[in-house]
Amino acid sequence: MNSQCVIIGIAGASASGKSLIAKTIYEELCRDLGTDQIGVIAEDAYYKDQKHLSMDERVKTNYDHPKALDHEHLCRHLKALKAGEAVEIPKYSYSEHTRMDETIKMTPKKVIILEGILLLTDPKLRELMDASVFMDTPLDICFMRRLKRDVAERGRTMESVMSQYTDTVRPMFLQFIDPSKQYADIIVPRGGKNRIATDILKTRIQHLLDR
Ligand SMILES: Nc1ncnc2c1ncn2[C@@H]1O[C@H](COP(=O)(O)OP(=O)(O)O)[C@@H](O)[C@H]1O
Ligand SMILES: O=c1ccn([C@@H]2O[C@H](COP(=O)(O)O)[C@@H](O)[C@H]2O)c(=O)[nH]1
Repeated sequence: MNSQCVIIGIAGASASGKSLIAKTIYEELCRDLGTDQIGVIAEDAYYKDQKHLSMDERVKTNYDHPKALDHEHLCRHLKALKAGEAVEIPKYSYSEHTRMDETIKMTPKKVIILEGILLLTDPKLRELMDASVFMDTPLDICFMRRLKRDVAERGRTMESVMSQYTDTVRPMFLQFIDPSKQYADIIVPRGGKNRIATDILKTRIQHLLDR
């Protein structure tokens, strides 16, 4: 069976507002389509399993380099969902820096919103997307938001957020993420609360569903 499944990819820097815009579109479309028909998948769920590494080693991983992610696994899941099959999405722990034992079942959907920093760097993922978005929030704003969020929600200290940002997050953004903006269909300035961009994306999704 080849079910209708529209996939929208949202990329951009860490803390640029990808999750927020994905959540807003999800909640607003649920009202029209029903909660069963739309799903959000975070690329972060597909960070490679690191249970075989010690905590000291896990902390040293460069989480902003494409090789930290298992895009093959993500591609297989997207293809299965498009083919009308359910998948078991991995659960990732930011505090443990590894995959958790449990998974979350996702049934096939009419719309999947995919969000993650490195999505547009991968041609295999781009090929599966019906439309792509890049959140073009200035990096200083992203840094301030990440600092606040990671200390409040991801079990980090201010010092660890600052050193990780300097050592890997910022350099990898410049090397991989920012250049992938060229592949986006829509570039969204300011962040996850951009109302007009949200409305344009919702309209585009409706249009793709009506094909
Ligand atoms: N336009 C905005 N104004 C204020 N805070 C925002 C805005 N967009 C996002 N945030 C906040 O910034 C943090 C990072 O946003 P998030 O959507 O999690 O980013 P990402 O998914 O890109 O890492 C969150 O705490 C979020 O609530
Ligand atoms: O174990 C981990 C895994 C990821 N990270 C950081 O997360 C961000 C991506 O998530 P966003 O929600 O887009 O911010 C990435 O920049 C990694 O540095 C981590 O610190 N530890």
